[in-house]
Amino acid sequence: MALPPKGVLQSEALKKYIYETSAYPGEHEHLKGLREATEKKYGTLSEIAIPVDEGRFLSMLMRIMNPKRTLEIGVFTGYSLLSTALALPNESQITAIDIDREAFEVGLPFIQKAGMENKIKFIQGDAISVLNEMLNNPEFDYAFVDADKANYKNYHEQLLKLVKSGGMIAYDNTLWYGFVAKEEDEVPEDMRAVTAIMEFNGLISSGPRVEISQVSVGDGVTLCRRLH
Ligand SMILES: C[S@@+](CC[C@H](N)C(=O)[O-])C[C@H]1O[C@@H](n2cnc3c(N)ncnc32)[C@H](O)[C@@H]1O
Repeated sequence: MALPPKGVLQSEALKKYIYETSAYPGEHEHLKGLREATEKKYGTLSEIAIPVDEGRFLSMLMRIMNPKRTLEIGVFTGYSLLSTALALPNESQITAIDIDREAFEVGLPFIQKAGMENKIKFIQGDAISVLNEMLNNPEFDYAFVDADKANYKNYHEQLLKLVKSGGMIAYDNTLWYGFVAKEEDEVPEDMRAVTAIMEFNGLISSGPRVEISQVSVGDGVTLCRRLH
């Protein structure tokens, strides 16, 4: 599938400027290695990984929050996972779930070289089923969701039971290549997940359970803080 240019920034020149001035410089050597190995193996499909500027944002968020137990749903080769792991203290644990282990294996050597393997528990499986089995252990401080968009509303219900009150859930791709602001007939067939994303954005935009902030980084990240 040929993906359209990803991200909120519709100007390639501005994206290049941001990457070159504040995202690539200082990128951890093993994140860079993981990113390049992903591009080599997956070509343009590698763009499903979070972009470097978003990696820097998630890393900063982790440094501020300092969470002890975190969840990641949708790992692919692990760019977001390694960005998170590198920013967490040694005693922190990330439970990372993906239905596919093959892509994770591509990134694993870089996670190992970075000395982050001990912080990560990878679970291969369908995230809805895996989370269902965890519901009796609701002690996560933070969750990052970057898997099948049609299930975001279902993940939200599960995560409100798994993430502590005051904890944070971050949802990726909530501006879906900018298609959320396009007319229906401008959305290509393979980008129709926009409908699920728009429904989800509407669902979380009000109500007593979460406080949100739509962050215009990468392809759009919505931060949801659990209130009760
Ligand atoms: C956009 S990619 C994740 C990118 C990743 N966060 C990164 O930075 O490289 C989405 C991932 O979600 C996984 N996925 C899709 N549906 C899933 C499901 N129902 N349960 C678990 N993982 C799923 C896919 O296998 C894929 O690796």
